[in-house]
Amino acid sequence: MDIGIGLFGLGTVGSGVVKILQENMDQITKRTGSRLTVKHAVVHNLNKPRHGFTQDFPITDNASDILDNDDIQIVVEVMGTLDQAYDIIKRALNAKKHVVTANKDLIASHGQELVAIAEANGVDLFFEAAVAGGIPILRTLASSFTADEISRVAGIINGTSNFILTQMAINNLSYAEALKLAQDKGFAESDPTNDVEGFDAAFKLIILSNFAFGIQPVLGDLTINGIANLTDTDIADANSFGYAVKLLGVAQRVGDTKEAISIEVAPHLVPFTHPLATVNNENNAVLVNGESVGEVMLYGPGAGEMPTANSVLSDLTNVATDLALNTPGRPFNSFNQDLNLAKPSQRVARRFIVVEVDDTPGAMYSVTGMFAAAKISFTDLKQTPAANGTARLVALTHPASDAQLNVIRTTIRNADGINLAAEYKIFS
Ligand SMILES: NC(=O)C1=CN([C@@H]2O[C@H](COP(=O)(O)OP(=O)(O)OC[C@H]3O[C@@H](n4cnc5c(N)ncnc54)[C@H](OP(=O)(O)O)[C@@H]3O)[C@@H](O)[C@H]2O)C=CC1
Ligand SMILES: N[C@@H](CC=O)C(=O)O
Repeated sequence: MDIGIGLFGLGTVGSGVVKILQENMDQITKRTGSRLTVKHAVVHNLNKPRHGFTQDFPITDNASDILDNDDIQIVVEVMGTLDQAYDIIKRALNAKKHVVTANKDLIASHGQELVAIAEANGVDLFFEAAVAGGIPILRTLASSFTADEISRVAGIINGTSNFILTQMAINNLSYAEALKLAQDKGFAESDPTNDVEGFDAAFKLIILSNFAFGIQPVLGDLTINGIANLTDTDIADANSFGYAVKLLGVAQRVGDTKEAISIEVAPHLVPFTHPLATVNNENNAVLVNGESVGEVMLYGPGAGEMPTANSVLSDLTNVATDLALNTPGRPFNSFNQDLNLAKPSQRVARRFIVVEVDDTPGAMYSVTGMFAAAKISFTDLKQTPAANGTARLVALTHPASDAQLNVIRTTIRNADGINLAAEYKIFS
């Protein structure tokens, strides 16, 4: 069978898709029984030079060249954007074209609606590349955990921020230098704010939560903190206690009967002995905890041209198989549950807390008193002199809830001469 592809976007991911299709054409045809060919591509800037593949298809800046083209059965959207991609995908689905996208912003924001449109039109909508780049996590969650109950899905799901943290730690690059390198290598989003402020990971965690728990959270249901406020001193202090600092997405069942779900993106302290601590550069890793299976970790490149393109190709070959078997239109994930969002009192973890306090006699005593009043106790404590007559108190705590932390935040905010400089959860 001949299957025509219309490609929106010929940047990092789009170029990789074309390269794999061209280089592995015979293998793909042999394995799927279908010949997948790019018939047309749409880009933003027609004058931009394109390298690395043979351009044997027309390129335009007119979406209708793909959407109104009867020779095209599958639309691949790898251009990013929210509103434009939404319009294009909606039009494509309503024109009964199958859609493959890598757009996590779009799927996290409008996935439910687009899935319904795809189902109504009897076409496929796949988006494996939207989460963790080259790691085949979504199809694994959808097909290999159907009989298990997942209690947690967690991990490093933003390649750019992990690359920045690694380069700062290992190669002593500045934050700005490391970010620039991540952009040059094609890992970062067109606006890297989403990468470093945790929103890219949040979009991915929304999709992961949907596949793991069947829920449909929105951005406002998540706690989101990125790496932009992390300081070298915080990282050095964490290291001195035996922890790496990693930006993690964590969605987990909590509460006495595991009835609620907590969804959070934030820098976490990860023990050096934990496998996540050794995940460096643009690599991602996703831990899945299931009641039956225990813990599974999927590790691999979370961003970049060829790994991400491979995930797009995995979706394309799945569409080809559906067409060959005449089974298109089944949703990528058909797990649906109501969302019961965790309360602050149910979100419990050990903490790494940094307090800066005027270095006067009795100051430390009053700080520890504040924590005692919130029933937060310490497992480790370190005091170092800081600038301008202040002292820096770094504490690791026993498990404490977000509700207890809220008490401390308020107490410290209302007190003179004391500042809560940093607070991160410790991952276990
Ligand atoms: N890079 C990565 O590692 C990963 C990216 N993704 C996702 O894949 C998608 C693409 O990312 P990436 O390849 O890095 O992005 P790039 O910025 O490298 O490429 C974007 C492409 O889309 C085209 N484009 C942008 N806006 C429009 C528009 N309005 N109309 C037509 N064409 C447009 C650009 O055209 P032109 O070339 O003319 O500028 C370019 O070819 C994003 O959704 C991203 O989140 C997902 C996983 C990993
Ligand atoms: N910008 C993203 C790209 C992949 O999704 C990242 O850095 O992880």
